[in-house]
Amino acid sequence: MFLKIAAALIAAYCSTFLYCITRNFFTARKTGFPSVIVPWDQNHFFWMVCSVPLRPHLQKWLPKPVYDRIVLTIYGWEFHERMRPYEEYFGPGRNDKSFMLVTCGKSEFWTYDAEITSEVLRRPRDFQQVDLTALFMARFGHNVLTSDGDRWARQRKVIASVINERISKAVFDESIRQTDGLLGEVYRGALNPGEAAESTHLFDMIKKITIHVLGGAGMGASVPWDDDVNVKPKSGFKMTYMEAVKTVIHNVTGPIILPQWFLSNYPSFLPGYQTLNSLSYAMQEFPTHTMDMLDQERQRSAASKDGKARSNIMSQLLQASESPGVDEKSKALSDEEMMGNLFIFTAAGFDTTANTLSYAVALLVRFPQWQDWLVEEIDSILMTEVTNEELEYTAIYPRCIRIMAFMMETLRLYTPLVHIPKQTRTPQTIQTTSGDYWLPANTTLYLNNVALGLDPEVWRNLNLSNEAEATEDDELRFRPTRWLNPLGSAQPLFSPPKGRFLPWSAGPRVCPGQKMAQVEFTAVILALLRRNRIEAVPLSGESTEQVNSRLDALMKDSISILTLQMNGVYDVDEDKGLRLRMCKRK
Ligand code: HEM
Repeated sequence: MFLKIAAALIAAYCSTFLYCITRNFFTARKTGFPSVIVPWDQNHFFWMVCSVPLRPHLQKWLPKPVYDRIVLTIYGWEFHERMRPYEEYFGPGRNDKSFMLVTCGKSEFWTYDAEITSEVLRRPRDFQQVDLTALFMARFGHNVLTSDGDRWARQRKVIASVINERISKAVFDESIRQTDGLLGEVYRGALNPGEAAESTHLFDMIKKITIHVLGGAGMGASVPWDDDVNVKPKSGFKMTYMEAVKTVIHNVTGPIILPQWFLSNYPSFLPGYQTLNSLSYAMQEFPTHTMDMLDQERQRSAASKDGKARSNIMSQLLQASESPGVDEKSKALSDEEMMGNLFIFTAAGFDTTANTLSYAVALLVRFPQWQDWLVEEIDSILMTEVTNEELEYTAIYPRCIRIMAFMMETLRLYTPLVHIPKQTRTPQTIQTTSGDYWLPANTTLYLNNVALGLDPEVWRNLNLSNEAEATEDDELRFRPTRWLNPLGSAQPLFSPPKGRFLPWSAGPRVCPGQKMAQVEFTAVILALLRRNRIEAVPLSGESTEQVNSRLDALMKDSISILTLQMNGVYDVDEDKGLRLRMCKRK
């Protein structure tokens, strides 16, 4: 009897899979796009949690044709597989840039077709945020990233008015100040003053710069570099504001979805207790700290003679959402939205910017010739002997063209968000020059940022200074000069055609922090290279070629958690990780 019931349950379970894959197969045929069949449920909770760490093992154990299909259901496959699925599954000469993934789970659509990406991003009401975004990112309240429709439009109006040039200047100044702090800490580790210094913690320090910049320019809570070890929590608190932020952000991709009662009561003898216990305090204290800071900001602005808000995101947000206006109701943010948005600025701006800077540093040491190229520009801009503190944003930032080319090239090959996910709630039609396509309701769309960055139609041999350098795989090379238009062009930097380069997304929901990230990147690279060189320390007996292979392997061994990041560079023991050397160049 028991066996019969078990067999019936298994049969019922399998027939659901069979039903889903058959339904998805016929729906995919109606869309007009080619399809790839993978008889697997990519949305199964267990698979979503385990598949990413298991990926290298599955690659080793499974027969290649099986792995090649199943990998398409593993989060972040785009970075590892690059163009392979597009080249392999649709036959030579087809040039298909989109496909339906037919699985036993939800209907999925993947694309790097520029006409489709720009159409999808142009219509945020038809192609909405995926449910998972709210699950992880709305923990402290709904915000601009997790909302759709009118609620999103209202919040976006406030956010757009807040991130302005005053914020950019504050970001520039804070980034220079924090990078000086980093240099001070690195050189304090030198055996003799003025000599080269080595560290395996440079990447952690970069993260620290990013979080401190968000604290200073974002929340008006400027923290001197060394203060995180000196400052104690306020009375009644277990953590400082910065500690609470760091803890929450560190857990934003996983345990943050656990309910507070579970975090508070997690038994101390079980593994993971330390992490969950400090997350529990951080989850309680982050909103209280933020409310305190908001109150202080309100008092400051009430006391200020000219009524002007200070130059940080919190004060600007407060002013924009609370200033009386004709249209007050539609303009104001609720308290919940204010908290949610203050959180999302940190969550969205931290990992993305920190990882972009970390790849940039790895690329600087992998390709010293590009370091020389950047230094040439920096020296030509900063000819006079001013201190880093005196560097002036408005005079310097617009002239850092090579640094911006360097950032764009870093983002082209190591985009923090490997895809932009959207979903349809009702059936949608997409019109393109090659015909109309139809997508059913409840389809998840993935706009493939990795494939967009490697599309040979756009990037191969772009802006070569010497035609003889042309190669058949130029798009795979790190070559920042591809971003520099020929001398005499109207714009110094290449502007990619619509829908073809989306590290910051595009359309009405384009990242509002783009300029902030660009300014921070520029200031950090400027302050780092102005008087210093960075290089990788060879292991004993290692040749330059071997060091380069090690660096290539490190960047290849990336993993997409919240955003794309190199494995084994953060929080490493002193004898592990990537040892870097800084030396004074003047
Ligand atoms: C290199 C750095 C960054 C990259 C690559 C990046 C990328 C992106 C992308 C792709 C989106 C769209 C996500 C989606 O539609 O699901 C986005 C949205 C957003 N980003 Fe960024 N971002 C960066 C830095 C920042 C910074 C510094 C901030 C603010 C401090 C920020 C705040 C936001 C916000 C609030 C949204 C939601 C916008 C909306 O939905 O209307 N980002 N970002």
